[in-house]
Amino acid sequence: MVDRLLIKNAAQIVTPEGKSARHGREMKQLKIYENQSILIENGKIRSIGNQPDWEKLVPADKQIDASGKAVLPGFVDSHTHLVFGGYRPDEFLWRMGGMSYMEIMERGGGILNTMKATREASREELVDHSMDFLKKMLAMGVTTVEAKSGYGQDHDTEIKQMEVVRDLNEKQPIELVSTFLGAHAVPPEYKDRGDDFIEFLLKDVMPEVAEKHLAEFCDVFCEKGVFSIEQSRHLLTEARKMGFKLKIHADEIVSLGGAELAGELHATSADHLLHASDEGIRAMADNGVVSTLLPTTAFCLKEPFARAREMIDAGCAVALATDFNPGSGFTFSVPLMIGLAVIYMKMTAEEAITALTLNGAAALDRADRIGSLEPGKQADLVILQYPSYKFLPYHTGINIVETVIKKGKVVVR
Ligand SMILES: N=CN[C@@H](CCC(=O)O)C(=O)O
Ligand SMILES: [Zn+2]
Repeated sequence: MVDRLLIKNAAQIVTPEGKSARHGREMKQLKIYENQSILIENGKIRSIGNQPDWEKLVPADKQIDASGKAVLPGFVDSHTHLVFGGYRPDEFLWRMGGMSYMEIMERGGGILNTMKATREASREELVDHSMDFLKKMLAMGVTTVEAKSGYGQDHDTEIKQMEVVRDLNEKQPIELVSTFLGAHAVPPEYKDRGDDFIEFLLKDVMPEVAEKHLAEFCDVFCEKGVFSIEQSRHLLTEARKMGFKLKIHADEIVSLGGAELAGELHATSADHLLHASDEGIRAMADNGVVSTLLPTTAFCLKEPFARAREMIDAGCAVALATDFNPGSGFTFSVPLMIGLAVIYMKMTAEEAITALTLNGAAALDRADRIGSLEPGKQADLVILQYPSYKFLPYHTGINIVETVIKKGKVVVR
């Protein structure tokens, strides 16, 4: 039997178009339909338009009147550290008092603090903890979320984190995409032996992750004092041979050359990029690397924002994501992120929407399936309380998503 849903009379249906990332000036090109409807069949978009017989085809209780409202693709949060134990409120306040993120990390706080709490947490605790965040993300229109490991730094805890992601995928509507980030910090067991730690990950953890399909991507915190360019290149090169797609935490604190490395390796995405060099920007644009910008992290760290305008003008495909994590930015607020991108990063409203939908999907290698409203794509979409997408950046920090549909099912109303 065909399962149908009709979203009718939408004031606006707004979407980027295509099955791959939008680069440079293409980012601001949105297709806008006015006063039209979307017919959904078996979880996929069948058609967009106005056909008189659609209302007869779809039972009344499966019709949503969207008059006076705008419809957009579901948002894709392509960079989060969703699964972790414990909290770090003291460190937040130390930072506000002037201590830097790296100083806290060098004193054994930061990622290693969360590592201890994550090692101690039970699977059930991690599931409950993350489930609460996911419900709130869904209410803001997020229908796909990437989730990184990286708070275990030992075999069992890394596997536990990724198994939690797998379990969460079964328990709630948001699709989770798993990334292995074992190389997030050097754990105390390998103090001053970063190379040995990478060999441990390559030999004792990653083959099992690959074999059990626990993660689709491999990521690394490529940063001064964490993992060098050479270590990151080695890890990612070997990861690719095992079948992982590649991501990299690049040029977050200093300009180390992470964006250039992402270009060299044709990584799917390079993320953060607060200090990406001009050469790094060019390397990403030339090699089809999605430049994933995380404005709420820059905001929480009180660092200058990434150079979104220059990146887009240089032809990069920019995505926006929250980087939700317990340290550098405890927020998964999509409204705040859009506000920061448009107010401070010189992105237009249209570019911000593409960055959060189709380009977010491309950062997860899913642009052929999600990220836009087009026939054949999965029916992941949001209905706003207002008639235009322009209300998104205009409402600073306020959630204006009213209805969320995932795979053709209403999951928030
Ligand atoms: N920079 C590295 N990793 C995270 C922060 C992790 C943490 O502080 O717990 C990030 O992307 O910002
Ligand atoms: Zn991150």
